[in-house]
Amino acid sequence: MAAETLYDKLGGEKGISAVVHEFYDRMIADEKVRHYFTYTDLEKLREHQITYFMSYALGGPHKYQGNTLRIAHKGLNISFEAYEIAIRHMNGALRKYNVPIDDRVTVEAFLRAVKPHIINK
Ligand code: HEM
Repeated sequence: MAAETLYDKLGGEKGISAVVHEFYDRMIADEKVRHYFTYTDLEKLREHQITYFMSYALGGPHKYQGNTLRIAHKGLNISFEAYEIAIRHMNGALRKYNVPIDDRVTVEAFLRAVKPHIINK
């Protein structure tokens, strides 16, 4: 049997949508980072995030067609601190949906790997 991807483990499309929604709810509720999203169409962003995470980030079957991470975050000047807050909120969202620690570590490692594409652009 093929190894189960993280995509499957998180519950496929449905599970990942739930986590992404929870993640944005937490980001928007946080006064330290909500200003980054002032001019963003959140519905569109959620859609892109969901397909992004479901495609090459987590090994799912979807094809992501949005901007590259470097371009998507250009001009936002995301700080080191804001980045850490996002990691914390993603972890909280995963915990809410009972994702076990080793899978949360895998997601966090992925988020950290793309950090140079995201901060201070
Ligand atoms: C942790 C890793 C992160 C990943 C994987 C990620 C991923 C993405 C993706 C896939 C998009 C959509 C690109 C598109 O619409 O074509 C996006 C846009 C965006 N991200 Fe991130 N992001 C991350 C961290 C952050 C952080 C830390 C912030 C702010 C605190 C942030 C703020 C934004 C904003 C505001 C947009 C929308 C820009 C616009 O309206 O055009 N992101 N991100």
